[in-house]
Amino acid sequence: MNISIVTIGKLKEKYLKQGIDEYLKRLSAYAKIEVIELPDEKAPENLSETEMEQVKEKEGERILSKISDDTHVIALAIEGKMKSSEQLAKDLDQLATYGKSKIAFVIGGSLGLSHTVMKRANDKLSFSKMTFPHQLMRLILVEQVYRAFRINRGEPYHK
Ligand SMILES: C[S@@+](CC[C@H](N)C(=O)[O-])C[C@H]1O[C@@H](n2cnc3c(N)ncnc32)[C@H](O)[C@@H]1O
Repeated sequence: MNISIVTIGKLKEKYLKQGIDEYLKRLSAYAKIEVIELPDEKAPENLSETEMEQVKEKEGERILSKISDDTHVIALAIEGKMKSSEQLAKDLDQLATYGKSKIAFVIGGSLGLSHTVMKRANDKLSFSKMTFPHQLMRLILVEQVYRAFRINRGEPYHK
């Protein structure tokens, strides 16, 4: 399985980078995984609704330019569907069974994901109703994807 994590905005915090690198290393035993980090648009506090949409659309174009037509896209969004770790594991297993070998998880920038990206997404995944910063979201995501592979292999994992 080829998994890409397409994100807007730089990973700056060293403590998060260390955690993410650790899970990416562990995950490499189960799948080919790459992180595509794309630049964010400047988004000052005083933007109008229209300007905020424009920022998201520009970032969205960058995201979609990195995703091929045959990729199954899972957009991370607060308003998406909440799942258990076991359900995510099952979903990834089923995608593999149905020959979907390319999966892209997409994490938005400070304003979230554009309508265009949300329309392209095959699934919308929520990790809770709370808002996480995109850098922390990346760490949580790689841990959950790692957990999913461990579950699917029947390998021991802390509950
Ligand atoms: C700082 S958040 C953006 C917040 C923005 N106001 C919104 O409503 O999307 C940055 C990105 O992290 C991801 N994210 C943050 N919290 C999330 C959650 N609870 N579930 C799923 N994704 C989340 C989303 O991809 C979001 O676009």
